Amino acid sequence: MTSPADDKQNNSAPIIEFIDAEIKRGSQTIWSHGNFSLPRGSVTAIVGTNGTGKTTMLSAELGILPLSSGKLNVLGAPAGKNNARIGYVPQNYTEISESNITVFDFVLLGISGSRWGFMPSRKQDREEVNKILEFVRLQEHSYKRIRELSGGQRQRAAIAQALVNKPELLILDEPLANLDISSQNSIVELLSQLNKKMGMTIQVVAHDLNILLPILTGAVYLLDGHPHYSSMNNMLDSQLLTHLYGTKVEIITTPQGDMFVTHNSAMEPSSRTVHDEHLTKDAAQWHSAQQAQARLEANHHNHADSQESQDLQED
Ligand SMILES: Nc1ncnc2c1ncn2[C@@H]1O[C@H](COP(=O)(O)OP(=O)(O)OP(=O)(O)O)[C@@H](O)[C@H]1O
Repeated sequence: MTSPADDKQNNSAPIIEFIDAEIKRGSQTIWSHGNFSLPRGSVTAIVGTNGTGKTTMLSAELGILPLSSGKLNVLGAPAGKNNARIGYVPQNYTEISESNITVFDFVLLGISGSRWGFMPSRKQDREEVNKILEFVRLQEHSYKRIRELSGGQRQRAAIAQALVNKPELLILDEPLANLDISSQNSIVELLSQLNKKMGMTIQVVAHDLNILLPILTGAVYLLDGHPHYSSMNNMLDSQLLTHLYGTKVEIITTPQGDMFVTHNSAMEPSSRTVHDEHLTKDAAQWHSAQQAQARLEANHHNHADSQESQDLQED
């Protein structure tokens, strides 16, 4: 039994913690120097251009891919130990999964699929599946085949499957890809309810931030071979986003206070995609060189300041 004090302490502990984390695939360093943590109850986007290692990051969090150095704790233990408390929705999952199965059985697999051997489903499990199907508004499609659903409905079925074990952390890999705006909105509304009503922490890989902006509390951005965490206010910086996406990005605020991230191709900088063309190793070196330069300049300023105060004292 944990005491209320323990619970309070656990609740304030970060849900995910990267400590000087680095990951390789084969001999290729995908990203390194990951030092950040995500608070419990947050909704975080993972952003970065293609191939920067967003899916790799999720695999590391699930303990599927080990770090090459550093540490990664998830729900207070090394990655992989607490997977039963995590709901995971992989990229294009319902496309690659068995589409002949009924929606009900597909969601039930989220429970029975994690048990050893064949077991008939239990009444409490079937009741739980019905509850979740109602929550994701698929109850009237329960006995349809997955292949008979629209893309948006399939994505909701995949989310339902990830929810049946009542996870504390829900991780989704590009759940909005290839969906029309109305289906995207219904997924975002679902995530908002899970976060606000059930206190679930959510991490979502996304290419387009706009639709998620109303619910995001922060973002992990993969830039120049390093993952960084930023609160949403700091993330919405046109210079940072232009550098991140390798194309001119602007932030627009409407008179009502709504924010939009826009891409203006007419204002494309000549350096477009320059970072995408670098190997991760080169980008990391470039980033380190920038940091070293910034440190040199800071030292120079400090030195100049102390020289100035020494001169003043001598005067
Ligand atoms: N199974 C694998 N074996 C070796 N390298 C891989 C494997 N899967 C991905 N990679 C490499 O790891 C790097 C990161 O891939 P990852 O899929 O994590 O990127 P991503 O940011 O999720 O990309 P996207 O936005 O295109 O989905 C890429 O350079 C990719 O080529």
